[in-house]
Amino acid sequence: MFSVSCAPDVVPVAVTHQTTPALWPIRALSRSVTSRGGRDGDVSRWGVGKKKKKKKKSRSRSSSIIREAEHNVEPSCCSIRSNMLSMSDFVSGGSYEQCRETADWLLSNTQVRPTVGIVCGSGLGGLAEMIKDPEIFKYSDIPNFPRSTVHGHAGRLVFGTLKGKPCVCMQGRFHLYEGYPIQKITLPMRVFKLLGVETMIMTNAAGGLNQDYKVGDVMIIKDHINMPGFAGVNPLAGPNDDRFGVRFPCMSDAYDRELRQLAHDVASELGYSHFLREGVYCVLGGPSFETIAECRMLNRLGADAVGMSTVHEVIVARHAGMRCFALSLISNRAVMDYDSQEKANHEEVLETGRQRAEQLEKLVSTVVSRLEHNNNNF
Ligand SMILES: O=P(O)(O)O[C@H]1O[C@H](CO)[C@@H](O)[C@H]1O
Ligand SMILES: Nc1nc2[nH]cnc2c(=O)[nH]1
Repeated sequence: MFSVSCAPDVVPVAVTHQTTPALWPIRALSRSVTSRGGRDGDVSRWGVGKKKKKKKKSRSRSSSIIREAEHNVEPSCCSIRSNMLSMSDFVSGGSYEQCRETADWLLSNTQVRPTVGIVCGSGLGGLAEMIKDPEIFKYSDIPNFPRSTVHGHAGRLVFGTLKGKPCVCMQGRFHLYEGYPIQKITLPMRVFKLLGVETMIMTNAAGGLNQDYKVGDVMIIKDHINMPGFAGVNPLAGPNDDRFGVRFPCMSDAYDRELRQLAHDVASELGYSHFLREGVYCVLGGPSFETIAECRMLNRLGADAVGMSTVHEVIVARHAGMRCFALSLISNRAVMDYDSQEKANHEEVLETGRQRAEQLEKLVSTVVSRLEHNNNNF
């Protein structure tokens, strides 16, 4: 049977790899200072006093915050005033100009002209290793790209061919809980569109809410519940740029019906049907896992699996007219029983990914190979 116990060689989560949301404003502040020429930059827009004496005091305070942030240490000051950042610091990312700049930079650094985009979920980065003649870019080297801060997300963009199909693969994605603005999280989708990508394939690790699901099952996402969206947290909020898509995009066809059928056919041929499911994915903000009451509620609302990603990417990709296909690996069972001793944890999530990786990679790569075959139909 499928076992999810942690292997002895599981690497513990490195605390320094993680950026707490609390630290994000400090990093943004650090970037603001750098982009304005460091200590001599114009700090008036952070709301500090205009008088020279006060300015000096604020500057040195800011510098000390930055120094501490750069060393990944909690700042000694207890609060960072929100008025130290402008609105543009919070909503920046995903503008046409930024995406164009990033796409042009990539196009001038690779010969690959991808038509397929892939996003690897937690612990599922092995998919990128299947890419032939890879050309790899670290996120930190790509203009306007955020950085991966989550263990199990390598933070590399891989160009090459998968089963002869030119593709670009995100080996690591961005999540709301990392502290990035939602437009920044989804910036790669718009960049992919500008690169020429037509089909997006997303994978993720998710908790199984459906009581029939087992750890190790793979769920084709047929629909989603955008829980943050209910509170207005939507990557398309803000001015609409018609160059990407319409103001009110339809989401009832978010997950391409033909690609879902193709995946069922491929899974059947590969003998994977016994662990293939199809269901509804619910996104939450994270990073805390769900309480028992929350899991029960989500299950009653019609969600089969719960996670912290994918939906924002799908919304932006659909807005830009790309077809979407998404898979959830059920990495753990959502706890619904107050007597249960089970506890969701990220190591279990990564371990399940390791155990199902080979089959998931085979499923995705075969679907990609058939895209070519079915190209005329799409
Ligand atoms: O959705 P992906 O990126 O696969 O990651 C999932 O796994 C992490 C929790 O273990 C969360 O980030 C959740 O969203
Ligand atoms: N929110 C959430 N995300 C996950 N990612 C992997 N497992 C889970 C889970 O149980 N809950």
